[in-house]
Amino acid sequence: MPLINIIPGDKIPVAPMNLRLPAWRVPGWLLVFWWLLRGLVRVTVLAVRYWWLTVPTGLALWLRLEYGGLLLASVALAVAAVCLAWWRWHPVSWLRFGWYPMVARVRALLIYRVRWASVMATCGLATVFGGDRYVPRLLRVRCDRFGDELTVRMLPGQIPDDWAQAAERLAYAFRLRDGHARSTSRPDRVVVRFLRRDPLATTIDPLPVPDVPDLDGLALGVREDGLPYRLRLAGSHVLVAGATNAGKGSVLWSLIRSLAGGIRSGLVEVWAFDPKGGMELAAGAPLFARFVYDDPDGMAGVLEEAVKRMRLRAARLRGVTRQHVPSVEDPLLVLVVDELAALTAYLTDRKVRDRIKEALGLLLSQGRAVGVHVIAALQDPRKDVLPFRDLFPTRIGLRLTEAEQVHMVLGDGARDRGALCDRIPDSLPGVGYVALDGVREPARVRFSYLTDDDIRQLGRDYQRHDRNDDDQEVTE
Ligand SMILES: Nc1ncnc2c1ncn2[C@@H]1O[C@H](COP(=O)(O)OP(=O)(O)OP(=O)(O)O)[C@@H](O)[C@H]1O
Repeated sequence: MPLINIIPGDKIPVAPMNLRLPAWRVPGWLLVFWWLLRGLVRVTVLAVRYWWLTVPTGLALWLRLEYGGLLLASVALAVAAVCLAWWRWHPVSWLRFGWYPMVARVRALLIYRVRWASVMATCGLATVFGGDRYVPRLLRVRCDRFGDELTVRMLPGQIPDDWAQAAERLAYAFRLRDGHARSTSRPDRVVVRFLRRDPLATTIDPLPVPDVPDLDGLALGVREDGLPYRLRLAGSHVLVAGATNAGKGSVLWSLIRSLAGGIRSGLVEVWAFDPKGGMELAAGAPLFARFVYDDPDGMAGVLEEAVKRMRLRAARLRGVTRQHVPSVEDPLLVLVVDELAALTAYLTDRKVRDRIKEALGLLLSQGRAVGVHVIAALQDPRKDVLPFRDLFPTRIGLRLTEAEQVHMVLGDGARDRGALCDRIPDSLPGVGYVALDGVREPARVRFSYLTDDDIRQLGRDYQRHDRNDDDQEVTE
């Protein structure tokens, strides 16, 4: 076997070498000396690797032997007091630089390293080459409040998707419940995150409303890593898919709330369509320039009006700019549709349905550059229900009933990369998977939740700048 064929993983010999070598006469003392030397080197390597165990133990032993147990107890007490004081004085830095690094080392040693080779083999991540078994190398373990993050050097031939598929099995093998894998900037590495506690288990309160909405990053909720989830609306349309009670309303309301500053100042105009009788969106009616519900013919008319507005704007901007910039005279137009399938699939009046489909098709294909955006919620993402799915660049998958629906909403392979929308429990409404800019793997997020009172308050605080009760157009 040529020497250059080397796998950069940990080599686990399958069986002791079974070779017949020519007989050599080795003196007994030389053998003993060799074994001792090897043992000494191994112990030294281990002592250096686990210095955080050996140094304090060595110090404790030395203190005990040199100065007696009383001094040892006093030093231990002093160390404990320093840690306690640090925790009381600045808990954040204590947790970050003191406690969690310590927990990480202990968990790495007692949980991950001890079972690593066997878990890799049973989860199908080890390989055999030239008669030897190789397992990926565990490089680092980091812990935080919610889970453990393992940086691993993959074996040649593995990609982060292999780890994403095995992540749940790995989590269970280490006696945890939830695991995801993500790629890193280095192509030979993958980061596997195991959750001990779900950071998205609690409801997210409504987020602060910026005076001027940042269309490149509207804050709508929280990601698993604790950072805010920001959605880019500029140049996009948004599709939200989720089963009944998955929390589609919370996504729509989080979005409307993030735009509320612009609604009040006139930079943003929201037209709301609520085919389910106005139940979902009615509480925020003062925010909407148009609010249509129940009447399909009326909705078709308003959508056609939006098309007209879009075409006029496109004609005006042609040759002037390639991207519309919202202003009070020419505001961003956001069409919010709750339950899109009620307009595109379940309507019995074919003529009206065709008008709606035509208008929606035009808005979705031509609206982005001229500042006309569609935000639509949907329960059933099947192709025959929504023919325009591919025209939504931004898609959000909340709880879905079947695994195939994940591919329909988030695209092929999204589920293999970790978007387990069909596994989101009923107890976590408002939790879903989204794609993040520049990140291959979908991220799990939770959207903020607005109660009816919050929505009414939002309507009072941020009602349209030009609104008086007479001019609001409501179509029933
Ligand atoms: N982000 C959230 N955080 C916490 N609880 C939520 C969240 N979103 C929704 N809920 C809870 O789930 C319930 C259902 O939410 P919502 O009406 O938004 O679901 P939906 O997907 O729109 O359902 P449907 O399709 O039946 O209209 C809400 O009454 C609320 O109690």
